[in-house]
Amino acid sequence: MARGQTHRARVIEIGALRIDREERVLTGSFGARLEAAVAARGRLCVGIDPHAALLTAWGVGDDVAGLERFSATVVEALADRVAVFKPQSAFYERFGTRGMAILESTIRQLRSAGAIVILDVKRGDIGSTATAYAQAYLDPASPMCVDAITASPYLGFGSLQPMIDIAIRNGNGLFVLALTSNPEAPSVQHALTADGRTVGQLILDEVSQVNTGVQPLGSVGVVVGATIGETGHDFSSVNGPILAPGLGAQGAGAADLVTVFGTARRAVLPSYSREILAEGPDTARLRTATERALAACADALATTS
Ligand SMILES: O=c1ccn([C@@H]2O[C@H](COP(=O)(O)O)[C@@H](O)[C@H]2O)c(=O)[nH]1
Repeated sequence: MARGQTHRARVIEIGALRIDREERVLTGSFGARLEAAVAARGRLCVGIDPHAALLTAWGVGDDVAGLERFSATVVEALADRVAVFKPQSAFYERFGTRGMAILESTIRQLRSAGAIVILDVKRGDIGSTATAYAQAYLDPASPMCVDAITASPYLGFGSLQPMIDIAIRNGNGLFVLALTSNPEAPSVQHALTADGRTVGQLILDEVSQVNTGVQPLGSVGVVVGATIGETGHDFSSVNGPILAPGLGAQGAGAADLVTVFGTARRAVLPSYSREILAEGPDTARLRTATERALAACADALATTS
């Protein structure tokens, strides 16, 4: 220790949570870390979707330099004040290895600023390949490690088991697509299974089983679009986070969170991408749009009816 430097513990433990002061990264289960992050910064996820049209509208250019400038601006404006970010991998993959290098660096900067990062990659495959995806995104040994990824259960919920195991072992999480926000989704997700449940309900129930009894919140979440309206699905036993995209650009508003999720809405993590990003590159406007979204969702989620 340098002369005059006061000693303080690098790692603080609060119940199940470990906070590394130097890395400014919370450790503990994903469910517990997510709860702590939204308690500290508010219940909001900002999606980072560098669409070609946004890069052009921001005046940074639809190229690698523009992608880098766009990502750096979002980090500068919001990384230390928003609880959760959801970079959309597709928009970085578009630029090949140079795009992926920017994604990797953006993830690192967001996490160093104390934010939780959910990478939207919608992975799913046979078990042995699912293991490799989990090693790529959910194992701290990987350069692309995030706090959670989105996953598709279309190869059968059981095919996700390696991802669930590796996520939980490393204090990370998984968001399983259940009832997505796109208009084409009901043809598959509302189809009935042999026991009369919809495919979407089956996924919700499988996730409930994984999270049974976990406190304060399970580490396996679901993705349910804020656009889906009142469908009669039962979200009450999920006991994990419910990621709700579809707000803003896709037409859903904060009030829809009440219609769609009913009394389960306290576990909902509202997610906006284009609605907020369209305010850039001005840092103050990005912050104002984020505060507006946060306040609208907080009001809706707090209603008692
Ligand atoms: O059901 C789903 C699942 C994922 N998404 C993703 O979220 C964002 C939404 O962006 P907006 O600009 O807020 O519409 C995008 O990355 C989607 O791929 C979703 O929309 N719906």
